[in-house]
Amino acid sequence: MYSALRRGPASLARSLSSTAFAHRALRSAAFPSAAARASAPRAPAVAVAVAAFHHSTRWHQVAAAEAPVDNSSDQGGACTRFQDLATRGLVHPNLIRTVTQQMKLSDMTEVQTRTINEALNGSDVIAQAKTGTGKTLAFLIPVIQRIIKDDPQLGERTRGYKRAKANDIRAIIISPTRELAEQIAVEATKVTAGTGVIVQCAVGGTQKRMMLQKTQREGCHLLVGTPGRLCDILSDPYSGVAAPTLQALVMDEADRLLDDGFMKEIDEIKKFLPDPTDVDRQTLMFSATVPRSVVDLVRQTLKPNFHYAKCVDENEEPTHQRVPQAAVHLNGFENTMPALYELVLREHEASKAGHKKPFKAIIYFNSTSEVALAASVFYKLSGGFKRDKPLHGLAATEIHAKLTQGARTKAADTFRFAKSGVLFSSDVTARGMDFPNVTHVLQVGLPRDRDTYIHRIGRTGRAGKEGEGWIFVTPIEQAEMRKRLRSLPLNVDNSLETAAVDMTTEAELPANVAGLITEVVDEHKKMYPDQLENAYRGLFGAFQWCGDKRGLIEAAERLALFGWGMPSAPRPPASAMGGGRSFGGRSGGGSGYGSPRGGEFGQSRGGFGESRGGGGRGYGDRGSGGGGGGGYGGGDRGGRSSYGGGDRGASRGGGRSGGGLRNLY
Ligand SMILES: Nc1ncnc2c1ncn2[C@@H]1O[C@H](COP(=O)(O)OP(=O)(O)OP(=O)(O)O)[C@@H](O)[C@H]1O
Repeated sequence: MYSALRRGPASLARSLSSTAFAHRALRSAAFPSAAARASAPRAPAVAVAVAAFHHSTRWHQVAAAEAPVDNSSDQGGACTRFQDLATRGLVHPNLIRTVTQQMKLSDMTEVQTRTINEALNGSDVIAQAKTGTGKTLAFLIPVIQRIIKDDPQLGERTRGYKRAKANDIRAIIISPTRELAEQIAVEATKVTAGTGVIVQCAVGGTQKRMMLQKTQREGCHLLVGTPGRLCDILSDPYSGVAAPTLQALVMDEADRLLDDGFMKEIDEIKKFLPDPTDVDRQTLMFSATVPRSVVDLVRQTLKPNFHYAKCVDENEEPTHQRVPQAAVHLNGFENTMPALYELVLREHEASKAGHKKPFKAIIYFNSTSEVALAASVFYKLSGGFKRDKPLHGLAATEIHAKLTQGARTKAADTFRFAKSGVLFSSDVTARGMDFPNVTHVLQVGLPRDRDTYIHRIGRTGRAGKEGEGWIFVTPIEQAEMRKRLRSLPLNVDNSLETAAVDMTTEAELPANVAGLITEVVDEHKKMYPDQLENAYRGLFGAFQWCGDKRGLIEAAERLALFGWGMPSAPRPPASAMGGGRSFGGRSGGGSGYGSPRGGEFGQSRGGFGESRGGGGRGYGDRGSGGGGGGGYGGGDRGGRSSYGGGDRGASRGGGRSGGGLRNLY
């Protein structure tokens, strides 16, 4: 009969090999190549006797008072292949059969080796390992095994043997985002397919009633969810969902769950769980980024001998070496979309020509409204339903918190299953999402912190694959970038010609560069004014850190005028102006544009400048320039090889006059 913890002499004999080999194996790449796997000696390569292993790697309370120690390198006796877990009777064979035969995984990654063995022994675990190294399976296997160990009949897929109950949940996995919770629930359902363990998912934005009905009907052993919805369900006395004998609690992206945003909800959830002194509970915490402060925080709540598996060396880069990272210095915000377009076109063409893998990119912005605007513009740039643009066939999808949950899930699934495409995203997908074969991660503007950068980049180069990271920053962000992203392996890239163009002045440009810029600006002109205004405000929201408010407003105005072709820049939010009066006397005329370079702009652009009415006025004098702001697109702007000089106005008709922004679009 199957016995969860039996370790026969055979397994012990297998475990008596050289420690040195085990260490080498674990230090090698997280995902060994197929060739390396084939040629490597087999996993018996584990050292020290099993009993010694479990004692040697503990982080005792005494040590906990000191600096965190990477105590997990001693892997004597640890299994390094999934099959060994079943062979040694540590994990139910049905679980392992799914992993090895359905999911086709054989060797464990470093973080899996360094956590599964410990967690199966009942220890609390906190683990840090780079993105895309298989942390999900590292907590799913021990948690599911713990459920099965408690009720061995759940190891068999005998439906109806014992209906799971909604009010006796055995394990809970908490994730900071809905998409990640859904993804974990899908993975858990896949892994438990050969067993009787029932998985349910509880995320906000979906119908609570339907979820509860399903849970009542099918029961639940393992509940995956987001903090808010879990809190809601567990605190609701009428939900019928409870976990009085909870045995395991997992926090994926633990550092995020323990920051201010979620802390209250997590504490609230714990109130509805049994006291760990009454019911023995295992806690597992995983993330690619685990700051020291988090370890300090959780050591109070974890069992004293918790196991800390730090799979990222202090001196090592936190991102994968196989993911080169480029920084593009933009001339201004207005260069962002042309540069993105140029890069996407270049990479898409290269993959169409067979020089590169199918282009599949995520583009991160710092506000939802910027995501929405960029996605709409790209949709137009790819020709929409027409088939006449070079980007045709490259699906553009958007995902952010302002969409309904149904739309978010659909977007995530569309992108997941797409061979190529672009996902315009806010940080809802930055952590944990496992979209296969993402070749590029592009970040527009500085992420809010270094960890966010690391998690975003981690959407590519997963499971041993190659990828590329790009970040696009304007001059106003460069000093901050050096601080915020210090010591990350970023290399300046000057290959994008549209990035460096001064779009505020007339210039002779190569035809292709002028063409790209013109196309992008023209597509922005077709956007609804609300969309542009929202994106404009969103931009300021992401720059709370910026001390140079005047510089920021000037840069944003250039974006509105020269990047989006607006006749006048929208009003910045009050917060951007230090909460005070409008900056530069905007109140007077409403929509006169009053660019910081107004005079120059008005004269050099001829009809375009004149038609905007406000031209000719310097910065800070916008109020009086308002009345004439009506001639959007009216001018004849010259040939295509000179940006801003072509016949770009023609499509919009000549110079609608008078009135403010809303009248113009
Ligand atoms: N042992 C393994 N060998 C090969 N591939 C694996 C292995 N374990 C997991 N994977 C695959 O690696 C990919 C990344 O796994 P997972 O999403 O768990 O990474 P992660 O470490 O949680 O990443 P993140 O830090 O972004 O959350 C998945 O597609 C998964 O199927």
